[in-house]
Amino acid sequence: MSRQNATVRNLDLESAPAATPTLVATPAELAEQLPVEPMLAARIAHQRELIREILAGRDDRLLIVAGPCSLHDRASALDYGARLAELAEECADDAVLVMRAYVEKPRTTVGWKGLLHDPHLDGRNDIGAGLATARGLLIELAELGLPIATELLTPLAADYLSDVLSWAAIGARTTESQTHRERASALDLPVGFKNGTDGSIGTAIDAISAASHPQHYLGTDRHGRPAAIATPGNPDAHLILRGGRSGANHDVESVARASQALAAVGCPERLIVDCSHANSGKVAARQAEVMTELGARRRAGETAIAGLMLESHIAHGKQSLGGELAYGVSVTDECLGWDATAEAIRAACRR
Ligand SMILES: O=C[C@H](O)[C@H](O)COP(=O)(O)O
Ligand SMILES: C=C(OP(=O)(O)O)C(=O)O
Repeated sequence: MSRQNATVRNLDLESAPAATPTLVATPAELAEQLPVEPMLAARIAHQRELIREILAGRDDRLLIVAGPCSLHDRASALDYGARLAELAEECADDAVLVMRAYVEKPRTTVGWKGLLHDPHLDGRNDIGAGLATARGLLIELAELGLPIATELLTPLAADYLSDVLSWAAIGARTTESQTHRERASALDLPVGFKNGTDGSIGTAIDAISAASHPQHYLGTDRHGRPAAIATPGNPDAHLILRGGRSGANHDVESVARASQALAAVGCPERLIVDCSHANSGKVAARQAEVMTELGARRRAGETAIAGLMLESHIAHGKQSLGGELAYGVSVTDECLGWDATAEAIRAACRR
């Protein structure tokens, strides 16, 4: 029997398992249960504006996006937020600190996909509960006074979360996706696109161009109904350098090359450098060295660097899900502990 016939014979469509939908709240329903009150909404609008001013170079402070690789419990997230809010006040003349509050994780293959997908951390993937847990926690963090950042991994998740955010990232694994570019083009907040996992910046620059244009796409409205969405285009899409398979890209030449490539196609030439991921070889302590070096280079006049990102938690390191969890330790990538984080942030934003 030929290989093709064997494959056809094994395709028993009648008994193929079907995907099972479980209905969840619509974005409008969840926003009614967990509203962003008008005073908080006004502060978020102001924080978005501050970030835009930094990206455009009209505010010379350093943008710093710092926080856990992923949020996995309320107590340690709020503890981290309180510490970051205090540091933000201390550094306010030199930097705007934004909390990295990631509730969705892209995976290279499989793994825990974040609080929004699996809020009980037990593989049940109770997404209905996860949406409320994630939105509720982001609101609590925003109420501490911090601008909030997250990765928008599932385009639909943006409908549940975007009103709480001051900044969002599209990750290295999804920057090339048309769907993510379209979703970013609809958002009224600055969105950073990471370079690809292979290190290429071309896909991210294409993404920035696409997101800055008006788009039309098939989506859903606030009530979950299928809708044709027309977007205005996002003028605040920008680049995040995160290194790649061939190594880091935070060195002087890579930053200058990226900035020139952006300028050549009319995209914002100031960018953010992620001190983590392939820019630190995923070694948390190395992030502090990268951040301190980039702070010094900014002081020396490297104007392309608008912001820095750090993966940091209460305690240094990482742990696996499954057993009893240590407090404040990342359950995804290794993070820098709090004391080293505060020291690195102070060193980077010093004038
Ligand atoms: O930032 C986190 C990870 O690098 C990213 O989610 C990929 O993780 P994985 O390669 O462990 O799946
Ligand atoms: C997954 C992340 O980054 P990247 O897309 O650069 O791998 C992240 O910042 O959590």
